[in-house]
Amino acid sequence: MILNYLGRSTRSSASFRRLYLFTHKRYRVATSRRIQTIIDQMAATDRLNQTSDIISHSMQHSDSTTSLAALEKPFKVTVVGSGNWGTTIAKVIAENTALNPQLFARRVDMWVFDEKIEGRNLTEIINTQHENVKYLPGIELPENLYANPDLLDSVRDTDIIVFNIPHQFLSRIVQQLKGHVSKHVRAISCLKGFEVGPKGVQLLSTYVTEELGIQCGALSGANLAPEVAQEHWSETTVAYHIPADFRGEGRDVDHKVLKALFHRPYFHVSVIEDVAGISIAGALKNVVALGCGFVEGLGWGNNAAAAIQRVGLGEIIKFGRMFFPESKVETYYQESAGVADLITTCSGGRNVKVAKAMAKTGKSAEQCEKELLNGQSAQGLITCKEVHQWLETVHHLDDFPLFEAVYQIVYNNVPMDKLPDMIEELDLGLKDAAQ
Ligand SMILES: NC(=O)C1=CN([C@@H]2O[C@H](COP(=O)(O)OP(=O)(O)OC[C@H]3O[C@@H](n4cnc5c(N)ncnc54)[C@H](O)[C@@H]3O)[C@@H](O)[C@H]2O)C=CC1
Ligand SMILES: O=C(CO)COP(=O)(O)O
Repeated sequence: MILNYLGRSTRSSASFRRLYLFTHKRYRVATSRRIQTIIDQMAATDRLNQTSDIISHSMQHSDSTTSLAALEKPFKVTVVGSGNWGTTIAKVIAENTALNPQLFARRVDMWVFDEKIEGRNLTEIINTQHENVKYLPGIELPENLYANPDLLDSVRDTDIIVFNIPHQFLSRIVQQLKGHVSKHVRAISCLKGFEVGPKGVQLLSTYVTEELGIQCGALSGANLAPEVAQEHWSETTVAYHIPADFRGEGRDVDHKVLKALFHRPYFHVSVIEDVAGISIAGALKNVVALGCGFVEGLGWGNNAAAAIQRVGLGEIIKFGRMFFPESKVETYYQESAGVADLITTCSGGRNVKVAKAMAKTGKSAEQCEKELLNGQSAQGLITCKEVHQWLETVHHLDDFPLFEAVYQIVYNNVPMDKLPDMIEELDLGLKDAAQ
């Protein structure tokens, strides 16, 4: 049945989806690697409906060696970063480049901030054991994923850079890349945070574009890395503006190429234009998650956590409308990068974990992060400070009482049980913000 289906490439996406669901369910237990391969090919075939004829052709025949007239050369992809999410996204990408050799170069370089693990370099461990034993233990990585300790070598001749590091390290890395990246390179930022500096509050994608002179979009969603790495189904949002110097289909990155790069049967991608909306939501939900962790750690239960999320969503939308008017309100509730990410992070993310531990033990944020996360980062701790700095500069602290309360708890030891009062005292103006 599956083979018959594969022979008929003109079927609609809808019927493919029904068949895919049926076969995936029915054969899940009994499937061997062969069947899994076929299912992956079917998923690749699904993308045919969303790509141009030429690119579709390449993906349909992803295991053939036929070259394509319009695709000058396959896109080379580099992932900059190898933490919990960095390694997970590199796995997703390497699976897709192996499936689509006409569209993408098979080898994916992943830049690793190298470190010693029991006397061995982490890069060497990844390249021989195909596992990131420190940041993504227990997950087998594709063999075409190459851990590279040399940042400049990792981006040599690359076409697409996927940034995926804790955001506090971005500026240092971007400064090292300056002068080594062609203006035709395209980028996607998977980071969640802001750049706050002399230019005010900036999206990280804007920072990359301004510093490196390359077009940069974003990927953000309800994506706890361990779940994606285990191939449990989730959704995500990719946002990208086609630049003015777009070189044409088959020669440059567009929405179809990005979908082919990130979409997997277990990782469903929606591609939109609203880079600002998904980036703001991704950055600020980490601050809200800290608030959630505090009330959970205090033992106040689900009602309190829901209240924090409600207020938090309002402040996220208000922040977007006030400082990034190009962002769209519907992104916050329609896309995975919006309220879905807020919910998943507040349920099981690292920020909530650290904040809960702060409430339960009375230890500092820094200490809890160090003890619980084994080198990973709770990005809300830095983001709440950056947001405070920015709001203080523009005299808007009073408009964002939850963000400010989280900052005061983390950095000035304000008691957590004061949170409800700190939020209640001020009029949020949510009705205005949502209109
Ligand atoms: N982990 C997750 O579930 C998700 C994370 N994100 C976002 O993705 C971004 C990256 O997060 P993760 O990959 O989880 O990182 P992580 O939190 O696992 O951080 C560890 C990484 O930071 C690197 N690092 C440590 N010191 C460094 C330095 N001085 N310079 C450069 N790198 C250094 C480590 O080598 C390691 O690769 C963050 O902005 C995060 O908010 C987004 C979605 C899901
Ligand atoms: O961004 C995330 C989920 O989408 C991960 O959140 P944490 O960094 O809090 O684990």
